[in-house]
Amino acid sequence: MNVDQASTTWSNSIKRPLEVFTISIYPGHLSEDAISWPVQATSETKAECIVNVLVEKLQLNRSTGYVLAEVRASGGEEWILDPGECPVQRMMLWPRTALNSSTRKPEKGEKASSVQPDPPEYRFLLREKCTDGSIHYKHSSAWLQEREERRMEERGFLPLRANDADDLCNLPELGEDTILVNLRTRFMRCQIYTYAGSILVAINPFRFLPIYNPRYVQLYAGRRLGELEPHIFAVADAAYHSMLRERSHQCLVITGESGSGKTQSTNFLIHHLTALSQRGYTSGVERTILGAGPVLEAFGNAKTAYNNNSSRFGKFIQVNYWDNGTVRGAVVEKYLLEKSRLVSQEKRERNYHVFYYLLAGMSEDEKAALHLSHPSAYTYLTHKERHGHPNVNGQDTAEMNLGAGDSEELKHDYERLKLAMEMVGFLPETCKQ
Ligand SMILES: Nc1ncnc2c1ncn2[C@@H]1O[C@H](COP(=O)(O)OP(=O)(O)OP(=O)(O)O)[C@@H](O)[C@H]1O
Repeated sequence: MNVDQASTTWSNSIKRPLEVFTISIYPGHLSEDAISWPVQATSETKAECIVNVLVEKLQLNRSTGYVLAEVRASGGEEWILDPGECPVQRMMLWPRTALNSSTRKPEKGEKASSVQPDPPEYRFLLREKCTDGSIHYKHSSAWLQEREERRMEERGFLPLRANDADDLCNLPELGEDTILVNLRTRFMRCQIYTYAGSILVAINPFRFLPIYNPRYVQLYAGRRLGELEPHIFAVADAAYHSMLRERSHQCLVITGESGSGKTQSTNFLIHHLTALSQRGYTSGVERTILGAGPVLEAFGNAKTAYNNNSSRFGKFIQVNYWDNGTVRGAVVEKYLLEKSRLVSQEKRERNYHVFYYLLAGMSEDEKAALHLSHPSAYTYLTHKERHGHPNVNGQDTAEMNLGAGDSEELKHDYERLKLAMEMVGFLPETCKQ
């Protein structure tokens, strides 16, 4: 069987009816009765349909326009969905844990309002559209409160906090001790960003902070660096406006040790850079960059001792703009892939994700169609010790250095990869299901 035959058999053998998901939608202040409402949808149900169902369910004013907003990872940045977009397709790009918590069905006899008392990090919101087409945001955040407190301090209404300079250059004494104490004090108050002149120091919080949503995009738009609390959006904004003002290229360098948050910071920067010119709406460019992420990750990321999803290559991302400041496109160049990982990995580390997607994520039918064999047949994945002896854990999943629950996650990640490949045009429509 040649490759074409194999891929046809593969796509034919995996066609199945569309799966029905229950998505929880958070109506916020639009409904006082429920924190979230479950809505059934397939991968082809459009955002417009879901909005109509909710307007009906919540008996909302039909003369007002409504839209769905998607809140994504680490910080709650929001993207407004076009009416024709399919929320389930976007949801499939979420991590598996987020998917489980957002699609849980209410138990028998359980009220919709009692499902998910705490909104998860990834979710869909129902938003009201104002008559001028802008979106009505209404939520308070602890971080804004923090800013208010700071203003009060500056005006002398509250005592000044010791060891707190939002720019390290303003520390009365500059030394390793004072810098670390200052960064730690701020970090303990969830202020993960601190300036050192025009450099931004970011400390990975390893948890959700609600400081990346559109309120913050708006808050930092057009403000001078240092005018507000340090933030990655402020740096992106300064670069964007310098580009427009000076008509010259701008460059942002992100550096840090493995697991420090470089990839995450890059995503926030791109989010802000595209949001500035797209006014918060999902754009083709944002969708393509978003779709390219899982594909690049599959082939260039691996589990290491420091980071379960470590990028083992360098990335140069170029965002191009038209003269009027709207995004024209983006180019991603990759370099310095850690090639040695293909043939040998340290203990408790893995080869590139894509191999595990194929062997642990694919169904038996798909594996048979692609002539994939048992993991033990692949020396580069079986994590033999340097001298060729099998690792102490023995067979099967341990052979591939997989832990409990990893197989489920890999199945999800494999589906996510297929969807992302389709989004960026690598996969024919027939391989979708
Ligand atoms: N600002 C943030 N808010 C919340 N969580 C974050 C933030 N930055 C990073 N993280 C968490 O830290 C993890 C590691 O971050 P990331 O993958 O960006 O590190 P990295 O520096 O790119 O690592 P590597 O060099 O190994 O690729 C992420 O999966 C995410 O969970």
